[in-house]
Amino acid sequence: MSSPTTDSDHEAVLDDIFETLAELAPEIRASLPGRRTKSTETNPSGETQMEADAYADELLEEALGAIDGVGFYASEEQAEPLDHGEGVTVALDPLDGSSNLKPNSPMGTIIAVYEGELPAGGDELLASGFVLFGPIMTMSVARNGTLTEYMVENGESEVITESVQLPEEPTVYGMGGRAPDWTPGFSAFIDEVEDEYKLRYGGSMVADVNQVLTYGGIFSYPALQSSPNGKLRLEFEGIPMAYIIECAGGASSDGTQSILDVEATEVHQRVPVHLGNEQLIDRVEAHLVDE
Ligand SMILES: O=P(O)(O)OC[C@H]1O[C@](O)(COP(=O)(O)O)[C@@H](O)[C@@H]1O
Ligand SMILES: [Mg+2]
Ligand SMILES: [Mg+2]
Repeated sequence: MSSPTTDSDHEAVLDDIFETLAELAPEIRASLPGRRTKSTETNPSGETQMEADAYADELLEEALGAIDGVGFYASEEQAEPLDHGEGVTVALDPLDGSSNLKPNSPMGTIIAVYEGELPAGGDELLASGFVLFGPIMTMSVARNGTLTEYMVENGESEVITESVQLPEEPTVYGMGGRAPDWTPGFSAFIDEVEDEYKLRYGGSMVADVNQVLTYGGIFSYPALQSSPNGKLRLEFEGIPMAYIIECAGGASSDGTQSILDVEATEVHQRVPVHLGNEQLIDRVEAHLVDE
């Protein structure tokens, strides 16, 4: 697992960042009911923004940008990182799974903290985490090789599980994209695993990956014939969630290598994503090797 060692200055600003995120989580969740409509804007990836995406982005930029030691605020909703002085770069998916707003299904917020400016690879990642707006509100934080899960119902962080580890035995699988658009290798992999595990796919990466963290298995948003780099964004979804899974004893892949080793060349670069138990990542890579 490649990521820089953090020093005491980094530890202090990381504490501030995750405390701020925990405090803000209830406000983000409370902002959802009145913002379930599509805005007239599209994000830098060309996707229609929900009102809630834009509002969560505003709240997060204001709160995180004000932290001493945060130099840039970047998000999937902002064309370019926004300058907030000197320090680390916070990179966010303010609302992940926003298409789940309408059907009132789980969604969340993803954060990555990079040492330097974007584009940044996994070797510059200091920490990452996500907030999950489910039946209860949780925040999972990956720092110094360890994943910790907190309850953040009242804006306080109360540890639920220290050193979260993927179960040895996989149970669930979930994958994005449409079957006719999958590559032959990925289709062959799905043909295999559908006989072995339970399908769990809910359309929000945060919620679907948390299923894998809880029950063991694999989450994929693969390379598609129509989109060879898949759908998910390297800086805001791929790298932070890959670090989280690898801290929990799992593995990540873009189809050939750990997502933490993918070269970052653009702020909004997309990446194929496979996350989960090591033996399943090995199997999906074996099916994709000739593609
Ligand atoms: O609707 P699809 O094609 O299954 O895509 C679902 C994927 O897209 C996403 O919703 C993209 O994230 P955003 O909602 O932040 O744009 C992921 O959370 C999820 O894994
Ligand atoms: Mg997302
Ligand atoms: Mg989003």
